[in-house]
Amino acid sequence: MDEREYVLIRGTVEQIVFYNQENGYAVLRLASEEGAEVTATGTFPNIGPGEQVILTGYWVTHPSYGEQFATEAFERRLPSSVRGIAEYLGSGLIRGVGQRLAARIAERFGEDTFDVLTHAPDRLTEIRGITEKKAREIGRQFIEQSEMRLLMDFLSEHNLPVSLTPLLYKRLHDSAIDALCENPYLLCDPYYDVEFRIADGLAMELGLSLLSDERADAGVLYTLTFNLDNGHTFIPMEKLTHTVCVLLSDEDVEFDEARALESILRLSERGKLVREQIAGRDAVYLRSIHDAEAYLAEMLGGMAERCFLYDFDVDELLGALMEGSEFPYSEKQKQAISVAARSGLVILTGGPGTGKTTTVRGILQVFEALGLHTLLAAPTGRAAKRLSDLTGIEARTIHRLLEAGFAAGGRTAFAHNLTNPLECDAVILDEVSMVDITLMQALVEALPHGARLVLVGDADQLPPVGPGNFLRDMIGSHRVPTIGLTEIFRQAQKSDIVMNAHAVNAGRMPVPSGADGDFFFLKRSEPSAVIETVAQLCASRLPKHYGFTPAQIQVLSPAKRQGSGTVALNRRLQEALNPPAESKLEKRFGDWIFREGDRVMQVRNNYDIVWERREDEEQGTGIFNGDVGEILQIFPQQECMVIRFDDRIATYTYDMLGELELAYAVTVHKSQGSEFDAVVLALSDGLPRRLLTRNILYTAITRAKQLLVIVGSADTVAYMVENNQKGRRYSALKARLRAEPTPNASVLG
Ligand SMILES: Nc1ncnc2c1ncn2[C@@H]1O[C@H](COP(=O)(O)OP(=O)(O)OP(=O)(O)O)[C@@H](O)[C@H]1O
Repeated sequence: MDEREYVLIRGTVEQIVFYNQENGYAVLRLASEEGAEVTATGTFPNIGPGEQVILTGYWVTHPSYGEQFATEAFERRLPSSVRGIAEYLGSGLIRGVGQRLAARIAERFGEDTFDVLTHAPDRLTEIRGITEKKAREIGRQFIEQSEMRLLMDFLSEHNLPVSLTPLLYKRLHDSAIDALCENPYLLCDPYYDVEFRIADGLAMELGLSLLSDERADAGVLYTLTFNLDNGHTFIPMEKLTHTVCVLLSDEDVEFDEARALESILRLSERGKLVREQIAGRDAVYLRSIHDAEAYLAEMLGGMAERCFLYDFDVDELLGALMEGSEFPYSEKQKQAISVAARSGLVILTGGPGTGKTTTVRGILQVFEALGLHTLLAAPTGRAAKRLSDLTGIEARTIHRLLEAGFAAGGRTAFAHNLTNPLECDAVILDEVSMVDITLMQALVEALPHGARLVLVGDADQLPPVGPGNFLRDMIGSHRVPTIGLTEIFRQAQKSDIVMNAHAVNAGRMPVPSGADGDFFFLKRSEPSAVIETVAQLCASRLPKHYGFTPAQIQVLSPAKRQGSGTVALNRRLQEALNPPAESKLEKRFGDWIFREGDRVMQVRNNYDIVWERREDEEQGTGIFNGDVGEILQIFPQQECMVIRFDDRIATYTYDMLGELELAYAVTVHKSQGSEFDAVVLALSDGLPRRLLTRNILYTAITRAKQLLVIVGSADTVAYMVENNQKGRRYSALKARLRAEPTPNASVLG
């Protein structure tokens, strides 16, 4: 039985002691109407000093902080006294309005201040120093804040994460609340990254029917969208109807397969889904994914068949170039260069040390001799940097090459596309194993007619995080000229990292090096022992014995939360490598503390973040998923921090911190496409089995350039070597490429 005594407190917010940007949780100091000072805790989205509140809750005694008021619900009113208004406006709510200016505004307009800000911001020019432009900007920001407040109140009233506010507001502006009431399932759009049950909870609170068509349609779309992250481009019909029924049924509602089928047909009719018999399946696709897959099959099938003829002896040209190389190319390498010179599309694949990069250099030389303007690209910033370093030619990420940005409504748009193609004759794309079909579609769309494409990658690396199995499907189709490099060159054979990577890939246990080798294995099994050893390695042993700086070392783990996962590792590594210090400011955000000097990673694509390069004063936008940086400075007053990503400097306001994670340790998945001088791989007991696979181990090993240390249990390593499960992906690119002519060619036009 609940014995709490609920009471009501009226008062004015005096101070925000603590505020969590992510979920709106706050600790407030309040002056109650009775004149008492009260500490209140609870969820108070966007609360500011000076606001008048009515709290409903109960008293608790906190072991260290004493008596506090735990708030369960609250109402608020904007302050009405001049002092309250000044405090509220000057609390950092509006950029460019500090405490002094706020006080002058409040004195001038008194209790009409908010009315003036909303309806007649031009009147602010009556205050000396405020220009017309500034007045309008203050008014605009105030209205935006007020609308966001309403939206936050709505979200918290319905127990939805208040962190959705900026995303919803960006897309829907002041119509967000109406739109949510009409269709709560709009939250299932991947842009909001919200679980279905959260949208469902809102629908129930709003009293909408659980058997509505909107709910059924949202359930189908959600299931297909959710499965893109499992790599599936489609779901077979029988599987989809079953999954949707499980998602939409509970003890009160039985959702049957006939309804699911009805919804699928309805959505197909509306053009949101495509149902197609393909690869021996009754496949259901999201429209955009279907179109990406079909487009790639058609375009790349065509490019693979395109031959370039020359009115001179191309073999002579190749021969002359190859003779000039520092060592004789192998037969396979020569073949790759020759095919690249003659074909519209070629795939170059192979494990570490098999000479891919050397071959790319050869291809570049040939393209140059043929007068082709060639662009180099890779899926991640680090992979692009590595390609630039190895070829001496600037390589860009696919996003930068295509000039990615946000279109209206927060969707990704590329400045280079079908109507505005890239200016080039050829593109060489590295680390293709990481590229999903939607990004690949964007790249192929931006190729000018007749351009050649060279795809380079290692098909045994982890498949992309997004949908499809592009590289494997392309190779497996046998429709694209593919050169598989298998010979490990002598230079590379000296490395135990390279040799063990190949051993693991072939299903053999890796063999640790002798004293002066590059591949070590420290046996520990308990997560705590693994984490402790990793911390020692990073903080002292590797710097002392090998001269690595902590910045050259990257810790990897297959998992985030379990065993020696990245969450526990990051906590310990932060403590060891960047402990609290008086000289270092820090900012708590959710469960994390971000401190000056910390290594952090951006964990979603953000095309809006502005960065600048100090050396050439170039400015640009976009920090992308997987970019790693260092916190240079935290500015508590301005509520922001400055972060350096390689040579780019960006400012993050506190509300963007949800896009960052500590990156002393990252998952193997996130490390794809990056290489590090030294890698420490944590493999304790207790990691989830589905993450203990051969290609995760292989991918992790191949991230290391000079040194790899596995800290873990022999059993875990053996299990990973044995477990060659690749996790099946539903994808029909291979089937489409094999079929001749390409199905749906007419659909694509
Ligand atoms: N034909 C060749 N003869 C002798 N050595 C070669 C030849 N081709 C490449 N190498 C050498 O083999 C090593 C690996 O080559 P390269 O870096 O091109 O391979 P890679 O497949 O790109 O490897 P990784 O993916 O590990 O970078 C290099 O030291 C390179 O100089």
